[in-house]
Parts: sequence; structure tokens; C-alpha cells
Amino acid sequence: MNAVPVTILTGFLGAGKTTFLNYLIKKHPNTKFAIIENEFGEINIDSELVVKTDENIFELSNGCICCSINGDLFNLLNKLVTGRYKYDHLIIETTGIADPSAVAGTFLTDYNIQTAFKLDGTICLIDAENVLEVIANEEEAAKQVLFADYIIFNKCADVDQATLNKVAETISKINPLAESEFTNYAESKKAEILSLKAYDKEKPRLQLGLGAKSAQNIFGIGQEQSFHNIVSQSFVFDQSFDLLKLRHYFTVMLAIQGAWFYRIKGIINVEGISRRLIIQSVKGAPVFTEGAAWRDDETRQTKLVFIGKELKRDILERGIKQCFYKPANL
Ligand SMILES: Nc1nc2c(ncn2[C@@H]2O[C@H](COP(=O)(O)OP(=O)(O)OP(=O)(O)O)[C@@H](O)[C@H]2O)c(=O)[nH]1
Repeated sequence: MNAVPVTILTGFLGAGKTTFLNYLIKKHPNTKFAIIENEFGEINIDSELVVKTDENIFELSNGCICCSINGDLFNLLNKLVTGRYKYDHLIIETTGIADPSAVAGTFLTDYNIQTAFKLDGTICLIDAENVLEVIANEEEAAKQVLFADYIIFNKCADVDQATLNKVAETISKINPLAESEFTNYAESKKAEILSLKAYDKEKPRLQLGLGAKSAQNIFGIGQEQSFHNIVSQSFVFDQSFDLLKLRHYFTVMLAIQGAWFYRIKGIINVEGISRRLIIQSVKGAPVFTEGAAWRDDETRQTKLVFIGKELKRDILERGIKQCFYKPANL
């Protein structure tokens, strides 16, 4: 049996990993993917944001793949080798705060896993607009850059050329070995993006575990913080929402407290609207787009995930509940 190639997608919160994954699926219609979606939170929204195909999509939620649920990853990989699922390539989209070296380690250290899977490479998506601020403040983001075999500078149209040059220069100092590319909406032009063969080469890429140490050296960041200052708050509601109240709530909240929110994403049931409303925010104003139509046979449930520093659940919950739809004169 040939070992199935594995691509790990990393990148800090909101850098464009899911966008890239959807792009890859569209660009490779003849490849059958198995996809593992890991989300830092109780509910997994990313798997619902992946374009619907007949791919095998597996969710690993409620923890970060690189630490608490590493055992779950291992179990899932063992399930994937039973022959029950048909696929040519495995993609693992890690949470925006994962340490990729721990995920890669699963493929490089276990004999059984190694015979069934072959790690092709780790691709790191970078949000060109905020990466310098993010790597200065978040050790995990710096580790992601350090560990990458291939770097995609995304959202390039949102920054000027001088900023882009500075970003590229800084990142190449941190990781001079990685090849890179500039994109918008993660539309990579690299033909061999799924065949990087990063671990075939005789280069010092198997530096598992060195990431943290180097990150500390470069950035002077303190001890491993095991994400304790980053919280994820997930909510599920059966009530429908009032669009105007919702827009107002998110716009005002982010204008006042935006610095605390790294990432917001959600699928929202809006009263009187037949399609899902998708909300996305990456350290800034909320962006609302239309998602797929609700089917008659499904419960129109709202799912919201907030990731940021010290986010208080009760305060968030109170604010969101004020946006429930209330029929007039009630
Ligand atoms: N302006 C702009 N927005 C982009 C670009 N690429 C992606 N986005 C948007 O950025 C937001 C985050 O993109 P995702 O692909 O969900 O990012 P992610 O890395 O998967 O996010 P997490 O899984 O939460 O870490 C979405 O609203 C995307 O539509 C880009 O090149 N330019």
C-alpha cells in the first residue's frame, strides 16, 4: 500500500486556512481528499464552511489538536487506515493557535502511522495585514512561521507594497528555509502545492521541538503559555435573530473592544431570511455574507464562536441575547 500524502495547514486565526482549503478542493477536482478540521472551541464551524463536496470531513473539536486532543488525532488516523474511507490525500486544518510541530510529530514518530501516511509538508497561511503584530505578541504564531515548509502571504491586496516588503523580509529572517508566495484569497499558483516533498529532502526540517526554543530566542517571549490567555467561547441558539440589532451589536462591540477579539465566526439564523447569514471578523469590523439556504428538514440553529483574550462568557451571552428577534408588540 502506498502511503497517503498529508498536508498540514497552519496559520494564525483568520489568516485564510479554510479559504485555502476550499480553493485546493476546487483546484484539484480529480483528487479525493480526507480532511481533518480541528477547531479551538466546542463547536466546529469550519467544517460547515468547507465547500460541500463528497470529501470525507472529520471534526476534532473541543481542544487544540497539538495538545489536549493529540490522542484523538491518533485515534482518528487509525480509523482512516482501516480501508473504510477512500481518499488520495489527507489535509489537516489546525486551529489558528496550534503548534504544528506537535501535529507533524504524530506522523514522524509513530511507525504504524508512518507506513500509512507520508507527511508532505506544512503550509502556513499568513495575514499580511496583521502578521507582524501577531508574531510579536503570540508565541504560537511565531512557531507556525518557524515550522512551515511553505508560506502563503495572504490578503496582499489589503496592504501597500512597502508593508508587504517589510513583512516578507521579517518572515524570511525567521524562516529562511521556507519557500513562499503572495496571494489574495489564498489563490496559490504553485503547481506542486500538494507535492512539496518537504520531508524527502536532506535538510534540517526534522527539527521537532526546536520551534519553541527558537521562537523564544528571536522574540524574547517567555515560557510556554499553553494558550491560557486565549479563550474560545462558543454558543448555540435555537432562537432567530434580528438582523438590525445583530449588525449594530457586533459593529459597536468591535469598535469599542476590538483589540480583545482575535476571531469571530458564526452561522446565524436570521428571522425572515431563508439563507444562513455568515459572520466573519478577523481583528476588525464584522463582515456578513450569505450562506447556503436552510433546508426544510433541518433545525435553523445559530452557532457563534468568539476567540480572543479573556473574553467573559456572561457578558457576551447577555449582549447576543439582546439581538434575538422579538415580534412587534410583544
Ligand atoms: N480581504 C481579504 N479577506 C480574505 C482573504 N482571504 C480570506 N479572507 C477572509 O478572511 C476571513 C478568514 O478566512 P478563513 O479562511 O476563515 O481563515 P482561517 O485561517 O481558516 O480562520 P480560523 O480557522 O478561524 O483560524 C474570511 O472572511 C475570508 O473570506 C483575502 O485575501 N483578502
